[in-house]
Amino acid sequence: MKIAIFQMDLAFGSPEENIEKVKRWASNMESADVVVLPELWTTGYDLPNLKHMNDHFNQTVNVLKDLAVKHQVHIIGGSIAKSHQENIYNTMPVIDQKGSLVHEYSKLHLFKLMDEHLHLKEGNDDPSFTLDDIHFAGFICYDIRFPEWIRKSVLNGAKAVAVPAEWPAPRIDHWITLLKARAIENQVYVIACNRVGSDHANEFGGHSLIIDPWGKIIAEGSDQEEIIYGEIQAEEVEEIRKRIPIFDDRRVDFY
Ligand SMILES: O=C(O)CCC(=O)C(=O)O
Repeated sequence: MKIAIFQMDLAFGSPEENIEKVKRWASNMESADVVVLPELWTTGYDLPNLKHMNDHFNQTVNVLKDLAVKHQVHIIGGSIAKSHQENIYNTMPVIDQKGSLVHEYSKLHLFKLMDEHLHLKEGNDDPSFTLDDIHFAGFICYDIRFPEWIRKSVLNGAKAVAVPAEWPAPRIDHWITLLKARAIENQVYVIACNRVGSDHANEFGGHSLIIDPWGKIIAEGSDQEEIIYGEIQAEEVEEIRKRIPIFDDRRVDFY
């Protein structure tokens, strides 16, 4: 499965501009089976204005559905603000190459350091979905600091973990270390898309990553805009799990 990570800079509070960029990049990319976008890629962290964007999620998902069909690609659509019953969620849509919305996951852990709890509601979704027979789990940014949440989805069968993010540059070493650890401890692929550029409060660090189940970095972004390509093979997960059988060796009577 060929992956293309769109490591974009985002125009703050300007969905039209960001959507146009995604359309442009999709037209220019090399062939891929799956495109991965960053967290809140249509708006950036323009959190106070999200409440005025009622149908924004559905409208943007419709654009992604058209793109998926046009380019015959699955899209792990980063995340997009979604209004639902007086609340706003930070929600990842997954669209398959036939243009169907096959999954939604709203960020479970809100990041107080960036005021998410003041504007957003935490989700309560199952992170699992399947693309081309590969069992994925999707998490959003701060979620990766909660290894037990990721382990739970791996115990439920996930072989690859997708992580859209807006991770600030000053903690980029945490980003790389945590993602490598999640790959090694769970023996899964990690596919992580971080934005670049800055807004009034933060500079974002890029370094999007594709990491194999042994913890080896297959592809890594710089701190500039680019598409990062890499390939994952589900059989590799079983291979690594045979070599060091941590899932057989767990002491479930103790933890
Ligand atoms: O955990 C971190 O250091 C960054 C998290 C973050 O930026 C986010 O969840 O949006």
